[in-house]
Amino acid sequence: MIEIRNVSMEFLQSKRFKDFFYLTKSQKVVKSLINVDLMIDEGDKVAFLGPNGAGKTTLLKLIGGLLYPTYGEINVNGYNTVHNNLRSRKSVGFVLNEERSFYWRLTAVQNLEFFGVLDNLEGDRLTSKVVELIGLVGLEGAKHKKVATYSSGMKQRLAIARGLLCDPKVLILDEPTRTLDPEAVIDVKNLIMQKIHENEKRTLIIATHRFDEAEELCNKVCIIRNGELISFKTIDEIRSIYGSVSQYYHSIMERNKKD
Ligand SMILES: Nc1ncnc2c1ncn2[C@@H]1O[C@H](COP(=O)(O)OP(=O)(O)OP(=O)(O)O)[C@@H](O)[C@H]1O
Repeated sequence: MIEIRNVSMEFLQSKRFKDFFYLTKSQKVVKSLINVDLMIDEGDKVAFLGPNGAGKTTLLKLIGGLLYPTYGEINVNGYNTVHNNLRSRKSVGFVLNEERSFYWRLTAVQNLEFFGVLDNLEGDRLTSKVVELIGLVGLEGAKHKKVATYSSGMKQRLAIARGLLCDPKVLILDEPTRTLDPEAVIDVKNLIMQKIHENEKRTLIIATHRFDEAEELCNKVCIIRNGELISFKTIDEIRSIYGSVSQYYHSIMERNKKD
């Protein structure tokens, strides 16, 4: 269970402007999230949809304990992400859309071993976990190749394997198919559907711009706009009221434009 209670997130951004003859530096407050309230149940598969800059990644990072909220609180499986940060982070696996976070001169196995040690795995447990995950994401044939030689799709598979190293109760994926070609998109989607959905108790949270991804991979959808959570519905409700996720999204965005 993930409880997000009245969460707001503000960033300070430096701003330089020319004031007649002087270059002045000031700071402005960017409100990335405003009073977000949300409950995510164990086993839920939730998609965060919203335009660029809406606050989706910020919310993922707050749930994962990588950022602390400016106001409000978040509890992941009963652990507060600020006061019990280590414990709350232990139950969360993160798949960021950051290919650069791997060591390119190391192989897939070496990368997973390195990150596994950071997750407190060692010895036989680490070795068997790495073998299991390499198999799960279908990288056996390339496991001893340097990551530098990997395609974007293979790196994304490896990123999913890394996110699963600590056997997390909650798996967070930030735009898992953003940089992939159409075939790799299908591959990664299938991987998430077949392998990750197998564990019914695992909660999945995906930030995405793809309606098909939300519809096929998730049972609930949140729409975030300008830092506010403007709608949260189950896929069944969406299908019966709007027909599809795409129609739901456009209808909610249109209604909120008018407000
Ligand atoms: N570290 C930061 N410092 C300052 N501002 C930030 C920081 N991180 C995010 N923001 C700002 O917060 C807002 C929300 O950003 P966020 O990345 O969460 O949006 P997003 O919905 O994930 O966008 P996208 O779909 O483009 O990935 C943006 O205005 C962004 O500039």
